[in-house]
Amino acid sequence: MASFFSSLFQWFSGQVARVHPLFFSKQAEISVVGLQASGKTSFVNVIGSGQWSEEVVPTVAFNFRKVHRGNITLKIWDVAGQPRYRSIWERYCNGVDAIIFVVDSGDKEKFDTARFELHQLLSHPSLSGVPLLVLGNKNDLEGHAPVDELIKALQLDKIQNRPVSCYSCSMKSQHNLDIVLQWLAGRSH
Ligand SMILES: Nc1nc2c(ncn2[C@@H]2O[C@H](COP(=O)(O)OP(=O)(O)OP(=O)(O)O)[C@@H](O)[C@H]2O)c(=O)[nH]1
Ligand SMILES: [Mg+2]
Repeated sequence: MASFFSSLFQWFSGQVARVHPLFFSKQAEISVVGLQASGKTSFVNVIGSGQWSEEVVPTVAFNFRKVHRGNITLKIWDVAGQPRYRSIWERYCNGVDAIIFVVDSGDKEKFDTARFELHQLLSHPSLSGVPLLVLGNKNDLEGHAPVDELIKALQLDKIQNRPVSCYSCSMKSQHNLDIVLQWLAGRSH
């Protein structure tokens, strides 16, 4: 009898999934922050439409974009990184399922500023517990910092009370984009 109900349920689930794919859909709201020209908008363009371009206009304030990947909908706040916009990062990170902090791993002179801005952002009590993914972008560039160097430079080991991950990647070559998407899928609900 139990197996009859179990196969009935399986059949029913299959029908619902076929008729209404959105029935099983999940979503995650994420905020993408980091210094200017680190590759935040490129990241959103590449995961949103596979579109890579050398010519991206610097973001003014923010862009909002919905991206569908399989049965997951990502609601993405792509926030501007120029100094005058950094004070608004907190507002866009408040209440999201994950914060993505993008770093240009080829531009080591900016690591100190990136570390300062990241720790400043995470010090807001409103953001405590929000999972963090640091992306060392532009790993196609010669001499880029690998993950262990980035972890050290950004003092990621000092971040407490939240899950922290750090991946090296490239929007240009799309290297490691698959594990970034996997990480995001893990934050969806
Ligand atoms: N070589 C290389 N260049 C990249 C990569 N990702 C982005 N870029 C380039 O870096 C520049 C800045 O990229 P954006 O995506 O506009 O950077 P952003 O972080 O959105 O900048 P703001 O909006 O000003 O905060 C562009 O010229 C991109 O083509 C990458 O993986 N490799
Ligand atoms: Mg941008």
